[in-house]
Amino acid sequence: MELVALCRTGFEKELAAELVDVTATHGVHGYPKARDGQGYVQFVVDDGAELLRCINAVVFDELVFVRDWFVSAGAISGLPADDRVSPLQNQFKAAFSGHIQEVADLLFLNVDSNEGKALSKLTRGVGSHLKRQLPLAKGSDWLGVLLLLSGSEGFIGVCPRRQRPRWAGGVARLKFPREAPSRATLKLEEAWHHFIPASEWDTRLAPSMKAVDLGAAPGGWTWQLVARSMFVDAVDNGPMAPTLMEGGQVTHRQVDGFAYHPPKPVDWLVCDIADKPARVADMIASWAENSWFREAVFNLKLPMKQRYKEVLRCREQIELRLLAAGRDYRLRFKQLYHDREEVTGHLELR
Ligand SMILES: C[S@@+](CC[C@H](N)C(=O)[O-])C[C@H]1O[C@@H](n2cnc3c(N)ncnc32)[C@H](O)[C@@H]1O
Repeated sequence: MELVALCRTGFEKELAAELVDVTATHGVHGYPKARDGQGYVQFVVDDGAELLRCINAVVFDELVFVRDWFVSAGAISGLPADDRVSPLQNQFKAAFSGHIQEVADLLFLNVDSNEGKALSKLTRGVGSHLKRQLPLAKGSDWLGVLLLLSGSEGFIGVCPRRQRPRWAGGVARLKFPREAPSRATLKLEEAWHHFIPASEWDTRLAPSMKAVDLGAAPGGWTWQLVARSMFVDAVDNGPMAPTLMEGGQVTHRQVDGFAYHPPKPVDWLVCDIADKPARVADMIASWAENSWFREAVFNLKLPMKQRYKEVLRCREQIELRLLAAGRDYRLRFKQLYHDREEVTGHLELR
């Protein structure tokens, strides 16, 4: 059996390294099959039952490079154009009938590439036929998953229902707000969706909260904070969008973001400065040690090489400082759909 995981294309090595680490912490050992640019990684394991246990035990929200995932018996090739359904159905039965009696539904995924997207219509067509052949039961804890790689190759698999990303394939479907000064605005909105449960937005992203936005110009992230009726210190030497300044909720501070600290603690720190990840992590740790924020969202621009290791290094750098300071916290990282060569961190102090 294998764990099939999707990622941003170009991040297959990082995803493979993460899968090796995460499965090992759950006592599952295997080997990754990853090809640059294919947008997914297969992690092959001998013991299928162990893998099904593992995909249930890992905390999906803690994963950094995994956009979506499922367990499969391997890619099927040579699907005949006149009956793609039967081989998929047969593999499903052979692979899973001993472990999983029913699935609640069949999900359709595609790789996030032009070829992958071009297959979505075919996937829906094949999937709607296949669904009728699967043992469906609304109350099942499992979902079936169909992912086609071409007209003649694809995966059929299963995924626990509670181990899903918010959006299928991790593709965040957010509408760009026309009034926002930059497309970067979607990164902060997606980060909130990912890190903060919808039921907690009203208390954790509440009106009149105080926020600092480091590297704020032209104001896409500040716009999100203002849209939640917060008061924002926007720190950047560059110009802020004039429309954003008109409402009176934003104070523009033209100083170095690494030297700035707030006169009084704030509710939110957000930071989109593109600098060395270790430098940003160091600054976040200093703010946290001083309790200058309650929650922070920050971007780490990843280097060209050793990107997975860099995330681990930055995590450790922050954690060691917080442990030394005796702080209770939750720290997570995610490569969001709107992130490119970067990951987004979220630190909540308790
Ligand atoms: C990616 S842009 C931020 C985009 C912004 N988040 C938005 O949504 O519109 C990075 C910004 O960081 C600023 N910057 C770079 N180094 C900085 C520093 N040391 N202090 C403050 N701002 C800095 C740049 O001037 C630039 O405006």
